[in-house]
Amino acid sequence: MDAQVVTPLHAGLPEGEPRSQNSTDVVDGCIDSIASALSEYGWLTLDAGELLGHALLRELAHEVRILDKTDNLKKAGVGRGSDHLKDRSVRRDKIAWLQGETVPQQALFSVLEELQRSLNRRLFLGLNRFEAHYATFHSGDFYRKHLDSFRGRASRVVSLVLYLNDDWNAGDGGALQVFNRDNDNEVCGVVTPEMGRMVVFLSEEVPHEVLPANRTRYSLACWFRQDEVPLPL
Ligand SMILES: O=C(O)CCC(=O)C(=O)O
Ligand SMILES: [Fe+2]
Repeated sequence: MDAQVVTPLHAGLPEGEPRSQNSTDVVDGCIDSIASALSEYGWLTLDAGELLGHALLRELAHEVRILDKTDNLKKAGVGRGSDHLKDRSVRRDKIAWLQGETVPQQALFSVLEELQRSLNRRLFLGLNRFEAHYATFHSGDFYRKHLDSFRGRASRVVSLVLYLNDDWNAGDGGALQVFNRDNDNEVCGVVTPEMGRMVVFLSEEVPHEVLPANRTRYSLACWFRQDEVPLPL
């Protein structure tokens, strides 16, 4: 079933409200909708404009463009540690991990921390850290159907992707296809990587795929994790 029908996230957020000084208030306004869509469908999409503020979205979009233009994004791999392979037939994006060292990244991290706390309160997920990277898909790049985590093996629990592209048209490709968690042949959502659009899903359960982009596609992905012993990135 299409989770988009149950994501009236604006309902809890006053129209046009700027980002609050207190990230608790903003997250409080939408956590009910996020938690219920995650438990019912395993995924949802929302407009992060109010959650993050339009100024912060612009700053993050600016950062990833600079990293791209200065060649500071590196080819992404598949798997971690000894499994880490740069398999170009599976994924072709380039990434740069966020270290939380810039003002926009710190502002983002404070919202993500609050989201992590709220997800723990609502869904008892035991999330204890998150990691985030910028990604660039250049024209022709894709990421084949995959899960972000495998049960009992890795510790990514909730995935979040934020898109940072102005004026994205259907002809630009690069949509995220989301598959039904109970039937991975059934597409249950198509998300256009438009500025401020955000998608959140259960990392172990929801298969997804980035279709080939026809122009450069910028995004930021974050994984909320549950690690018994925190591991280095
Ligand atoms: O950029 C997207 O839409 C999804 C990226 C993704 O699936 C990943 O990085 O694991
Ligand atoms: Fe993924």
